[in-house]
Amino acid sequence: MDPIDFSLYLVTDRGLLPQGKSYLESLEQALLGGVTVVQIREKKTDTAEFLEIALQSKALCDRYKVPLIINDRIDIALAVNARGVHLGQSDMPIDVARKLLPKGFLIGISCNTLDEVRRARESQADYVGLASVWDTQTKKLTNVPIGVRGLGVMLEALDGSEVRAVAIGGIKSTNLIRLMHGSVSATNHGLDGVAVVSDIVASHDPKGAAQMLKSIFIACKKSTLSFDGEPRLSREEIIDKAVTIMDGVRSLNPLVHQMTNVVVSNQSANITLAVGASPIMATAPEEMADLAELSDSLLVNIGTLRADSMQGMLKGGYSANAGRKPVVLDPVGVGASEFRKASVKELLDIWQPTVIKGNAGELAALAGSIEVAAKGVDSTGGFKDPVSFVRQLARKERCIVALTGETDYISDGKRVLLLKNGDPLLGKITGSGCMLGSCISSYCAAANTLANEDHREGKLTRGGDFLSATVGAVLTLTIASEFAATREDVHGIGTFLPALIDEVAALQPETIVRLAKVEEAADS
Ligand SMILES: Cc1ncc(COP(=O)(O)OP(=O)(O)O)c(N)n1
Ligand SMILES: Cc1nc(C(=O)O)sc1CCOP(=O)(O)O
Repeated sequence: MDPIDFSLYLVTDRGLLPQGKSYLESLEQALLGGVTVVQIREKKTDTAEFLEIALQSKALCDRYKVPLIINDRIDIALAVNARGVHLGQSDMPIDVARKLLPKGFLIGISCNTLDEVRRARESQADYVGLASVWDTQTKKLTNVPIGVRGLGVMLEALDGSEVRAVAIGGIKSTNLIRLMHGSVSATNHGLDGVAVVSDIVASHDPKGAAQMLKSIFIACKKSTLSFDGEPRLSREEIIDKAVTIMDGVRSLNPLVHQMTNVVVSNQSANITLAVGASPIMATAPEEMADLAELSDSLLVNIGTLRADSMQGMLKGGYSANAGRKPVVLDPVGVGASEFRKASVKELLDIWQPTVIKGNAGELAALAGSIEVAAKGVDSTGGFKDPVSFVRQLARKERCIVALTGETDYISDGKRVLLLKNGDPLLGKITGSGCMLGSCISSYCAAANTLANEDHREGKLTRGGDFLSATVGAVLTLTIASEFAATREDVHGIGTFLPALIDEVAALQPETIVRLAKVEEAADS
């Protein structure tokens, strides 16, 4: 029997059909839109009616050569000669079902935890439905949503097995790119498919909805599973690219949406102006969708986080992802409280960052490492092996990671660059890290706008060179700090800050090329 293509797995729900659309009409349109598997899910229907619907669905799916799976009911699956059955954790155990079903009959099982995935693997399930990724209106959930980052761990548990995996729960065309990026395991294990109910069934245009989901899935499947897609630039080429992006910021004047903390708001807005971008500091959830359209990048800085800021941050990142704008996360003081830790976890379960920047204490807390302690927002030490740490974190979070300190380490998960510019005064003023977040967001905005869109339809952004953008932003702030610190009118931290802002604005690309202290760590 042919292997199943799980790419776009439709799970039906007649209760969600829009007024005036019949079940079979909706199903046929979804099939025309490219659905690759169909599961009939009837929770409140008696046996006779379920059988009738299953027979009609089977005839239609046969016409489109799409396999049919029946939810929960082995008897109905057998009666209509379906390709398989989908079982829940409290349905019939797989080994018992296997004995009742003919050879080659497919058995899928829902899994909400890592243990359930391991048991599904031991029981030789054919596939797992990893559920639920996000909250959903379609069904009352009895388990906590897994979140995008939780999926990677579950997928890793399937490494080396034949068990296929689809994700389900809250998946829509607007969050599918994020799902595909964020769910890939550290071992590069990605999803085989996505199972969707409402985004197709509740649509007036199920064909268009299915086409949209399928094209995103296929594009992402090609682009998310590799760290090797980009050409490898030399150290000199990265610096050249960084200054091209610096020029780009000045000529394009990108709009940089910033949700930052109350301590640094003013200096962050000013440093954004100094690099040549325009800041917009806005936090209300109500305006996030509009701002994602209008602005060229987003900075989320959790410095003075409040419960009521979270809604804006969740919606802001989600809207920026949907609009393919870069998102920079500055997890300020994340290790200081359980509230901050849980909030950053929640943000990263909803949206994909393009860059994460932080000091050693912040990045250790974000990665769940106890190697580096922190005092409030400051680190009280460093990593034994910062190069490996930053590379691993970038691989795990699938984004650029910038670890700041005396030496700044920047990685895309493959290579690690060490940047050694900067005056010690930079570490003495408050908010220099936050200002760097603004600079990185500005440079990423320009890099995204400058990027060639060819073959980029599966990317969360237009595919800009965010490694070079981050390098450029760090060099701009640190080299400017060296000029500011030696000025005659600078006598301490009070006079250093305005001088720094002036020096950033005055810095020339050729000065960066001349003074940049950039090295590359050996490949692991
Ligand atoms: C592909 C897929 N994954 C998970 C589920 C959920 O199944 P289950 O846990 O049996 O819950 P109900 O569907 O019965 O509510 C699914 N149906 N399909
Ligand atoms: C059928 C189902 N099972 C889930 C689980 O968590 O087990 S979530 C779900 C429905 C998913 O619907 P939508 O795509 O509309 O969010």
